[in-house]
Amino acid sequence: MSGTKKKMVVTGTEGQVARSLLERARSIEDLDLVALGRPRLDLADLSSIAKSLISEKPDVIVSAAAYTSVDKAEEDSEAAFKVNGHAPGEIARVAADLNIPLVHISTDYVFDGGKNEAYTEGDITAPAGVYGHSKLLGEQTVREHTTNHVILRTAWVYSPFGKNFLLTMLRLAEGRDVINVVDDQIGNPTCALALADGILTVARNLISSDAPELRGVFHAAGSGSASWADFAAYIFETSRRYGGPFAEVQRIPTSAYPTPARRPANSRLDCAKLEAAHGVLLPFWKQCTEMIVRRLLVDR
Ligand SMILES: NC(=O)C1=CN([C@@H]2O[C@H](COP(=O)(O)OP(=O)(O)OC[C@H]3O[C@@H](n4cnc5c(N)ncnc54)[C@H](OP(=O)(O)O)[C@@H]3O)[C@@H](O)[C@H]2O)C=CC1
Ligand SMILES: Cc1cn([C@H]2C[C@H](O)[C@@H](COP(=O)(O)OP(=O)(O)O[C@H]3O[C@@H](C)C(=O)[C@@H](O)[C@H]3O)O2)c(=O)[nH]c1=O
Ligand SMILES: [Mg+2]
Repeated sequence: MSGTKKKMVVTGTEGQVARSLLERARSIEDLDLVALGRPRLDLADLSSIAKSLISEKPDVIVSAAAYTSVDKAEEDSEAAFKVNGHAPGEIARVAADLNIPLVHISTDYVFDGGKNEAYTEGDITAPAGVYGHSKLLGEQTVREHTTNHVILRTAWVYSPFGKNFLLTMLRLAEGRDVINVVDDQIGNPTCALALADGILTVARNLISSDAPELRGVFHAAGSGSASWADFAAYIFETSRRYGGPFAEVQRIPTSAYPTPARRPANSRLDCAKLEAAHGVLLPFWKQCTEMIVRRLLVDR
């Protein structure tokens, strides 16, 4: 990125990805990052979107805020579709009007999980639940409004911030010796801080170049795959090593852990396209898990 300082706006202020971007962007001198959330920007109020975004005069927008409660979305589908489906279209319309690129964050839950290998960007989407459906609509409304976009599908995001599986496991382990965790859903645990580095690279690439091959949908998840039980077991292995809470993981099938939303059995993402086009490859999940657990327990 050359010339003057650029300004990035990310939607949401307290989200894992927004907070990770804020942390990572601090060390980038030619980039200012502003996080825009409620009440100024409320994705459930489409009329608040253009006003608040335009007033920031951004050079690039990262659309990270979303309705992320997968189970709650099943009974609250109107809100989920508005926030995850229609609001991204409005953000994309603004980006098109301002003639700036948009990086929109989507999810592995757009897939039904029936494939035996990792999903590529060209694979057919067929969400299993309302959250996935609403996020898929968001991909479509983004595409409808601007070609100058990157849709980044990520997965199983964890970080030291907010609500996520890693923090839930550490909390549960404070009060239990054994925790039941499903072992027949596999995916790619993704560290939000590493994802933030990837988003920053992608955004800078889009600002610097009009090349069409940099645009479109890309998968962006941590390297290596795991079941939720594998992930939990490694969280506890690491936490125990650093003197933190740990529990024994009892591996169970999904049928023994009923939830309102069905989740994909396999949602592994093939991320080769992102590496080829943008030079972004996210680190191995175990390496990042260890880094986050260490940060929570040792470096605080
Ligand atoms: N978490 C995960 O495991 C995964 C997430 N994703 C996608 O990645 C993106 C980032 O996720 P993550 O950072 O984990 O999300 P979080 O759940 O940590 O944060 C969601 C953010 O969205 C904001 N938000 C929710 N509703 C509204 C609204 N009506 N108006 C404005 N802001 C709103 C929240 O605001 P507030 O702080 O005020 O509540 C919060 O800042 C999302 O698009 C998500 O769909 C994809 C795959 C996996
Ligand atoms: C807390 C807990 C969960 N589980 C199971 C339930 C579920 O199948 C799986 C993960 O549970 P969670 O509710 O933490 O995760 P979930 O809400 O499904 O996470 C998803 O969030 C959205 C936003 C995404 O986009 C996805 O990529 C994915 O990260 O683990 C257990 O087996 N034991 C437990 O004690
Ligand atoms: Mg966020």
